[in-house]
Amino acid sequence: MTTAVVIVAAGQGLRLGGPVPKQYQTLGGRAILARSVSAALGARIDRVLVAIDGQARPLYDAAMAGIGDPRLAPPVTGGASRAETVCRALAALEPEAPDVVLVHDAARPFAPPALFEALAAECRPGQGAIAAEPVVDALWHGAGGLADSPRPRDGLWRAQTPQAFPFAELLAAHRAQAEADPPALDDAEVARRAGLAVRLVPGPAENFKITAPADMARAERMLAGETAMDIRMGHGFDVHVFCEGDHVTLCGVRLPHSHGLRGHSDADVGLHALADALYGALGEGDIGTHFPPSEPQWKGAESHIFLAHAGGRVAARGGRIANLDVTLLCERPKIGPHAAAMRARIGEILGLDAGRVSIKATTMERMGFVGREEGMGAIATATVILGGGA
Ligand SMILES: Nc1ccn([C@@H]2O[C@H](COP(=O)(O)OP(=O)(O)OP(=O)(O)O)[C@@H](O)[C@H]2O)c(=O)n1
Ligand SMILES: C[C@](O)(CO)[C@H](O)COP(=O)(O)O
Repeated sequence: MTTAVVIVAAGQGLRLGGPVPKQYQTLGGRAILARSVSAALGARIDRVLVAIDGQARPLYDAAMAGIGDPRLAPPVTGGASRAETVCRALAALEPEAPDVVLVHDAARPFAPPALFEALAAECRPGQGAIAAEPVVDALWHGAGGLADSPRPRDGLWRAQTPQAFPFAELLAAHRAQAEADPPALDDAEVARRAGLAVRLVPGPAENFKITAPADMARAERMLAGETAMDIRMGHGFDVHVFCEGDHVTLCGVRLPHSHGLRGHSDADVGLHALADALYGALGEGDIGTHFPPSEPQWKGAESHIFLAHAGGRVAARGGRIANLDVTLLCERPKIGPHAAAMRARIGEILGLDAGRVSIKATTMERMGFVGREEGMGAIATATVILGGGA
């Protein structure tokens, strides 16, 4: 199956305003049109063709300067309405006659490449598919700035692009409706008028159309969030040796046991590994860096102090913890019955939803120091988000 994408970019962008039409304005340092074209080229597509206003050729050339993909065809000139622009672009593709064509607004720079592929896969003779969002708000008809009467929203969808169709059928439909007045708003309307079925495929909210100044501001915020968000991973590992005693403290929970765990503090291997994972994510050393074993005041200390300190460092860096994952290594005691209490306790220490904490355990199949019950260990990972509105 061969697939082409038509990107309609012949509009004037009057509602947005600005010195040049919106598709040539920059978002995060790149022309909106370049972003839309790159989204299409990111998909498994054979050809991408952009329809522009003939007067805008220098703006087009400047916007496409960094894109050297051979699948990008020279641009064609669009028309006075969106429908006319699509029709002209389809006519230009007629010699190579792809099986499927997707029409996409230049003004939607955040369409995921996978969406192009998902829509193309829904096309078959007599059927196309469009990206769309179900309407979730109450709908009102208004007049003179006053709400007049509510409208049912059941079954209503807001159309996005891309919109995908069997190429020959969409071209024939557009040609048959070339004189339609008013012209169709989108290709789904053209296709439905011609009797094609149109599947509705959910598109993401981020795939919004830049129409008014508020949309431009929203797009800038989205890009700022993406570039500034700093996602960190850290891991921690700890072991302690068993000694005489009648309990162990694991992940902040005291469990009766035939032995205790020896350590400078309360020897909670789970919390130690977790604290080290958090320090690791921040690049701030480990527990020993912050609580040196040489300092007597930490002797016998309860380990929630260490974990709370590590959590405090995340907050001090303006970050937040996305999730924590601990695996305890021991033959005994059984951890499963206590995992929920451990998750709750860690959540309490860090002010974190227990749903972001995972506790697992494994034996070592009687091998090694854990298998011989000489001691136990813990491995932990932490994901921390710094910046990007963390
Ligand atoms: N004659 C036209 C009109 C619109 N479009 C394209 O269709 C898409 C969606 O249209 P819209 O958001 O309405 O863009 P404009 O027509 O440029 O905006 P405005 O109505 O504010 O002038 C845009 O990528 C636009 O460039 C087009 O190719 N040819
Ligand atoms: C095709 C479209 O993007 C679907 O939502 C939309 O109809 C185009 O915008 P316009 O303002 O109607 O030109």
